[in-house]
Amino acid sequence: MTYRVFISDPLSEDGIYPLQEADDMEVVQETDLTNEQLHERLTDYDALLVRSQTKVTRELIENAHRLKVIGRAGVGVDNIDLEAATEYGIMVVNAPDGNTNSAAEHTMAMLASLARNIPQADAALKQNRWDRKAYVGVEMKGKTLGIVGLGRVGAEVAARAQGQRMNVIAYDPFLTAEQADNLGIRSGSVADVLQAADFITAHTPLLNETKHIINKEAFEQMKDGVRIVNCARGGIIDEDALYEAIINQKVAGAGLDVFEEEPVYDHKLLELPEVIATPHLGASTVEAQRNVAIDVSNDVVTILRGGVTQNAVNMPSVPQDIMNQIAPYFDLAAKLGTFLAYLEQDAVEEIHVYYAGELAEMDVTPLTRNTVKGLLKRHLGNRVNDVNAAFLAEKKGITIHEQKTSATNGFTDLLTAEIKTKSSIRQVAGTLLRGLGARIVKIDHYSMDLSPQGHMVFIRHNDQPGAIGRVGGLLADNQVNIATMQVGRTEIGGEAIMMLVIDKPLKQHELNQLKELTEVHDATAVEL
Ligand SMILES: NC(=O)C1=CN([C@@H]2O[C@H](COP(=O)(O)OP(=O)(O)OC[C@H]3O[C@@H](n4cnc5c(N)ncnc54)[C@H](O)[C@@H]3O)[C@@H](O)[C@H]2O)C=CC1
Ligand SMILES: O=C(O)CCC(=O)C(=O)O
Repeated sequence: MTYRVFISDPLSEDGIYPLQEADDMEVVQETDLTNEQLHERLTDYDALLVRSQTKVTRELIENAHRLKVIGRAGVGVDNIDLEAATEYGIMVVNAPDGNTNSAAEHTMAMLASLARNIPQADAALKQNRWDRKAYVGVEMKGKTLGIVGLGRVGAEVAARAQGQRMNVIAYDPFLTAEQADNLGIRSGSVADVLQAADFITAHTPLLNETKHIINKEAFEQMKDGVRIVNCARGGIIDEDALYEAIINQKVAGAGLDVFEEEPVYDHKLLELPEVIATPHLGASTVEAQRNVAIDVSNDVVTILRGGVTQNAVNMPSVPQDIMNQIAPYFDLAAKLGTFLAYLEQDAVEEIHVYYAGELAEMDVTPLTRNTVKGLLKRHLGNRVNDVNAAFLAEKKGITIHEQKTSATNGFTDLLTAEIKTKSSIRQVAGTLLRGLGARIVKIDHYSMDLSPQGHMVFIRHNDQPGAIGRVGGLLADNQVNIATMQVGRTEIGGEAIMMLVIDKPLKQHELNQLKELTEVHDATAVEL
């Protein structure tokens, strides 16, 4: 099988070699396409690789019927409609680590340039102005750097600022006092950071909560003469409020690599001498571009070949060692979900997946997702996959519950899937038996021992002499061979079940005949 990969932004030639060297990948790179051209091209590709220029819109995604993965060579995925990608089952991967150093170094360059007016002095000198008085700067040593967002880049900036003998105070919702102590920095609220800092730098993603986090009210809390840097995302700083704060001399300088709308031309901030700016160059180094292209190319190859990656943005990621441990249960989990979809005709309102034994010690999120995928697959077919299973379940009003229990029923591990509808609760449990592989060991409250595969018939009937024979006879009359049969009952003469594995799928009229037998309450054909 050959996978087709389209690259629509300039990516490091060196970095895409994992794709170019792979025998099963056909790579096409065309940049600067119009939206219409990109729409046309993408109908026939399995993967799309972008930097930040290409806007991967819902419309683009809806038309790209073959697309399975979108790779972003960089961190921010705000140029990709994640909701649409998830809805259409397209995995989005980014390269979160490859450009961290470059972004941190760019931030430090901005801070130093702001402190010493280097771009302004350089420009003046090139206009034959030897002006030493106009460009007196400030030292960074002993000043306080306030960092909003102490993730990968923020933390690297903190370490470098300490090298400049700066004091660092940071706010990040995940930063504990203990972590701050270990890093030798102070942690505080956003207000603490704004009030204490001589220099402020933002390193958050652009989210609802971070949009305009540095706004008019924020500027009012800052020290007079503060210098501010944004090498993260345009929109974190309210540009109008920054303009006013510079005009009012509250802010002595701003270093901007990113803007609310990019690219920028004739922006009012760029007319101010206090502002220094670069055209989104934070990640523009040979090293960063090579790193992110390699990372994202490797991930795209892995995903197209059916593997897993840590860098999926629209799917929870699970460490590789845990993934290896739970991998044998993947198929079983999906089969249990599908089995339940056959068992119950009413709309499912809740699905519960219970884990017992050694499984209960692990991160089983992917197994729960696979169970939900199996449940939905019967009715949604290939539209459902690992990426969109939870999303589609939510759309259908199904709530997903994952629980760990100690009830192994004597098995090393037990995986139980249960669905609730308005009128009933149905349950099926499975395990992996050494040497035998996956087994279904319980259906509702009946014990079983069944390999979850092939053509099956699940029958609920009266426990009475002749019932089994009549079912067998009817199938024989229709030339349907029974491979295995298991029966279970709660009490002698009460309700009982038969689970048959047959050699070919049951036709509808054969199923109807089974249902018409007086001893049979209900019969369901199951295809796993
Ligand atoms: N200019 C450029 O070329 C580059 C820009 N970036 C951008 O820099 C930013 C940071 O990147 P990374 O450090 O890799 O991301 P990251 O995900 O490692 O760190 C982001 C941090 O922001 C924190 N955060 C979220 N909401 C917050 C809030 N309301 N207040 C304070 N902190 C909050 C998160 O907890 C997280 O620790 C991203 O926006 C990324 O897109 C990254 C690389 C290059
Ligand atoms: O691809 C680029 O140059 C932009 C990098 C960036 O902004 C990011 O990784 O978030």
